[in-house]
Amino acid sequence: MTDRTPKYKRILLKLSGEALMGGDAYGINRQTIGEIVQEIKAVADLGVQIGVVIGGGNIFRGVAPAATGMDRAQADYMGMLATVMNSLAMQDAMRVAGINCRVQSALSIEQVVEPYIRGKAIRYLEQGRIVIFAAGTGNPFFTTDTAAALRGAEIGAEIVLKATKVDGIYTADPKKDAGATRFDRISFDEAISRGLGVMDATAFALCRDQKLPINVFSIFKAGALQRVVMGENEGTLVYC
Ligand SMILES: Nc1ncnc2c1ncn2[C@@H]1O[C@H](COP(=O)(O)OP(=O)(O)OP(=O)(O)O)[C@@H](O)[C@H]1O
Ligand SMILES: O=c1ccn([C@@H]2O[C@H](COP(=O)(O)O)[C@@H](O)[C@H]2O)c(=O)[nH]1
Repeated sequence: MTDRTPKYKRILLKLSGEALMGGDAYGINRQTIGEIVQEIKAVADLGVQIGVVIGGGNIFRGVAPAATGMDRAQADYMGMLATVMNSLAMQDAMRVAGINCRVQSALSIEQVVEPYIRGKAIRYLEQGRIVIFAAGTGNPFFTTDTAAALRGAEIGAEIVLKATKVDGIYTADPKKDAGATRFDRISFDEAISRGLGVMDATAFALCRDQKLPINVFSIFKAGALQRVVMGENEGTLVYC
């Protein structure tokens, strides 16, 4: 009989905001978000506790061309608000799929989402609810990758799973360099020293310091999330 015991009991899933666009040029594609939710549901059904951080690149980034000339901190707050919109969209898609989900925000928007309270988030996870951490770290000049590392460490996740548009970490950006090759595994030190652009150095460094491994994989590859959670070789593992 096949062993269906997941390798990880608690994970932090970082979802690329841009992945929510599907084939669109901007925003949230309802069918795509529904498909992503089904991938998450398959893992939740295994009893895995799931914290989620969603990026905002499908709506706004503080460093995007659209923010040129803006005060950087102001633009970054707009980016954080974009992640709140994505989080609300994801919560609603989860509701449709019958998943019990809570959103907690690092910025106070009390009429819309509850504030981030670590103990409460952990309690929700223990109760089998998915918790979406919105508004990144709540601070400008950071990214949602760093928020994923931070929340992952705070909730005691065993791994950060970075679900993105590419199927792992390459020697160079595979969207720009057709000759780039993929790593099965790479150490934090090597990922940082090579300056690999798939994730920012702050996120890599925080995970390294907290001995929190990262697995980068494609959210568009059916079953990939579940394979990572089962401990199978999928995407790229970043290890200490
Ligand atoms: N060495 C590399 N290996 C893999 N991907 C890379 C590399 N360098 C740059 N990239 C790019 O990094 C992107 C992954 O980052 P992702 O889109 O998840 O970014 P993000 O800023 O976290 O997203 P968002 O803002 O949309 O949430 C890939 O789409 C890929 O093109
Ligand atoms: O802690 C954070 C997280 C995010 N931001 C801003 O939001 C956008 C979108 O996040 P991505 O990680 O790029 O998807 C980001 O460009 C920042 O402008 C932030 O300021 N602090």
